[in-house]
Amino acid sequence: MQCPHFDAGRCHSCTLLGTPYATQVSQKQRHVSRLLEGAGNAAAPSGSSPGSDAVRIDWSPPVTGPESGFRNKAKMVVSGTVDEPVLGILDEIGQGVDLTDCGLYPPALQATFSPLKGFIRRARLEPYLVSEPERARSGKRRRDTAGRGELKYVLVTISPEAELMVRFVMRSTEALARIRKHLPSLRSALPNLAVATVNVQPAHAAVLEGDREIVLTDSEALTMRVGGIPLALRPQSFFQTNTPVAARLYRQAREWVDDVGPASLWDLYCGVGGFALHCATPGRSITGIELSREAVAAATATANTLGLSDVRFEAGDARDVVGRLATDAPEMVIVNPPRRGIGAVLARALDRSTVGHVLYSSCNATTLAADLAHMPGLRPVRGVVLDMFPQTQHYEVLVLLRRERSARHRRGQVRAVR
Ligand SMILES: C[S@@+](CC[C@H](N)C(=O)[O-])C[C@H]1O[C@@H](n2cnc3c(N)ncnc32)[C@H](O)[C@@H]1O
Repeated sequence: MQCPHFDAGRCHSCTLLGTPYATQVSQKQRHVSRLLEGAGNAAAPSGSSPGSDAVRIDWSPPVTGPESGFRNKAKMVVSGTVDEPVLGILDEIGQGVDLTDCGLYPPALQATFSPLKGFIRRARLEPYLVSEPERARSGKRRRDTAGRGELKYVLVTISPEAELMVRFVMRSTEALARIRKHLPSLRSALPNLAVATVNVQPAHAAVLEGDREIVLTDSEALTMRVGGIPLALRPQSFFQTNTPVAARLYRQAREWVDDVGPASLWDLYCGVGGFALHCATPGRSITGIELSREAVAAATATANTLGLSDVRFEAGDARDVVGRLATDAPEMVIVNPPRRGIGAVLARALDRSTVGHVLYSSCNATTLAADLAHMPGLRPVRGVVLDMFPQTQHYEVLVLLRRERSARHRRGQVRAVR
């Protein structure tokens, strides 16, 4: 992939742009293999021969999707002026860099930016000024305009059916009436607009969005149809960045869960229910747990639409299931935490529990490896790298952990050699 912004040093997001794509993927595979199998070897008793207690994961070939045009969401910082808005990023001196032609966005997402700029002009949405670039460059003191303006970000999500969710992140509600007044013109310019909102983020800080969301359309959820399942995405909920690769992720999870065949399954950090809803089958009771009430409401609505009475979702902290794991553990657990991982407390509770299998989907192999070190009784047996983020060092990895029959024995051995 070629990128004029990368070549000119204006944007540094795609750190692997110069690396051939096949090399990127094999580097990611090597990275996770070393982290997980290396960690396993380190925990194994010294002198053990490969294939005895050393971790050997059966890796499926890496899953890849399109090398460009794969991002389903654009997070555009708004800078410039109300008559000439710039959508993109800010450089190191606070100057706007226009990224509306960024090759990570599919053409249908790129095509929204020009109509959105027109809307910003018509509704007179003054870009928020974080700092004053010229002053920073010249060193001159001038009237302090930093912190002025209203529009901070425009967030655009596109569904597989090319429907759109557009969110205007504003400093206050000052422009709300103008946005409502001009919304019909945005609908005309973007006929696939399904959800439009204003998010209020008053803090002068590098925070993407605030708690308050004002929905301007009848619909408050974008339908992200993945694997035939109409996942409902509400404004503040998480969604996997790369829809085709997310579809492969959920399908792979479903296959491995079916191979195990649990009658009871928990989906921790379930978001809008991607894993849980894909794994639903008659006779399997599934509970999804997620911090975001919005996401839980959306997941519940989808389960109801699909008539899945054995799939339920609860709002709560996944780390609070530790007590339930001791008394009422399911046969299998899926975890898909944020980059920080599940942490030592939940990992140890899973390790001590009677859960037979854990399916861990991670976007950060380093924290995955740290979590696995707290679960010596659950051995990683299968894995697959899914290249959710081409051109960057990031990737998703799905690992199936199976309870070791000789776990206590193995732990004893590890302790004995320390
Ligand atoms: C990587 S996303 C995964 C979402 C979902 N599994 C999916 O496939 O879209 C992580 C999710 O964990 C949620 N989350 C973060 N901390 C949490 C916690 N302590 N307990 C439960 N959910 C949490 C976030 O709101 C987010 O939806």
